[in-house]
Amino acid sequence: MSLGRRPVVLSCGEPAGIGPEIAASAWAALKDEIPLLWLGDRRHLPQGTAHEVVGDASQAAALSPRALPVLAYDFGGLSIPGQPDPTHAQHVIDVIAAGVGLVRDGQAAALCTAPIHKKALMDGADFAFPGHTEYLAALGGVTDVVMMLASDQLRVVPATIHIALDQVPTALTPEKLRRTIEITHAGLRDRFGIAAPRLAVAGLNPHAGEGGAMGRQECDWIAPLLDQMRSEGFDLAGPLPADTMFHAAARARYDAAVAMYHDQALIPIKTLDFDRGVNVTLGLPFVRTSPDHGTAFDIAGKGIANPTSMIEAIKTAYRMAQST
Ligand SMILES: NC(=O)c1ccc[n+]([C@@H]2O[C@H](COP(=O)([O-])OP(=O)(O)OC[C@H]3O[C@@H](n4cnc5c(N)ncnc54)[C@H](O)[C@@H]3O)[C@@H](O)[C@H]2O)c1
Ligand SMILES: N[C@H](C(=O)O)[C@H](O)COP(=O)(O)O
Repeated sequence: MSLGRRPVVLSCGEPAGIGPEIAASAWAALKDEIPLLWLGDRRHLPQGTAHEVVGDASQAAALSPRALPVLAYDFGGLSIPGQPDPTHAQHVIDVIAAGVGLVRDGQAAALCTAPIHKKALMDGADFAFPGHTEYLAALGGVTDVVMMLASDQLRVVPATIHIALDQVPTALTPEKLRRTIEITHAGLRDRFGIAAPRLAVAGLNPHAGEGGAMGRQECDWIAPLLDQMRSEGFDLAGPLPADTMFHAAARARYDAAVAMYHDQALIPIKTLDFDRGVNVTLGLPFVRTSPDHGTAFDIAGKGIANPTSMIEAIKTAYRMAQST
């Protein structure tokens, strides 16, 4: 089968969240454009969703214009919006692994994951990972991956991801920052078609340390590392004060911003472009994207969830898969 006819696999995510409804809406928006294959318990789709169960991924492309193709899993019961069921947790995890399997063995083009509720998976199934990103790295057999959130207005990458703030200064090492920059640079070049990526790197401390007056990491090793990497040919600005590197004129000077921790990176993009942001994992041996929002328990099941980020995530996954 040509790559163009292989589907993008959609993992169901947390059934008590908005994942199933935004998958159904995304299918309605994209059915004539991109073949999809939804993995999950069909009882968790919104009532009235046009869908058909398929036996394998090869049936998805022909069916997709008429109905959402479903590779069916039995989670054991219905789902109540906003109330994650602990007995569903292991199924949610298994569906993600199954989606990875389909992409890795060539039956699907890419994986787009609907949001999971991390704590529900930890409580219900002892999930050992703080997010998809780390789980997918383990499934992909790689140690270093990068979580990029991307939209037309901004791309951001946190060097440390799902860890408590008080662990950041210890987890943030020259090796980690170097690998983050290297993977981001390669991802922009190979997956986003940017021949000579320009990166802006934030400092860790207020005012990027203010010459050592407000923290020493910038003088002690971040600036020397960036100097070294510039001498190796990377186009890097920084370390920059994080508070002034996200306004419009500053954003025009780089292709991606490398931040030091989760919220330093994600607050600007979710503020600027919550509806259209896409989460992309770089450094995996397969393509994976996701919407930039979470399970939204407060609105689940009400039919008001905005599917735009999911639609953008599917389009991005499909486009990235064509470029490999
Ligand atoms: N890719 C993922 O798996 C992913 C991403 C982000 C958050 N999460 C998880 O989701 C859970 C809830 O996180 P949160 O409450 O911080 O963020 P959230 O994105 O779920 O919700 C934040 C606010 O935005 C609203 N919102 C979110 N998506 C929306 C949409 N498509 N349309 C309209 N409104 C929307 C919600 O109703 C809520 O008011 C957490 O467990 C978190 O870890 C998962
Ligand atoms: N850190 C992401 C965010 O806040 O949007 C989100 O939790 C998703 O992470 P994973 O893709 O690793 O689940």
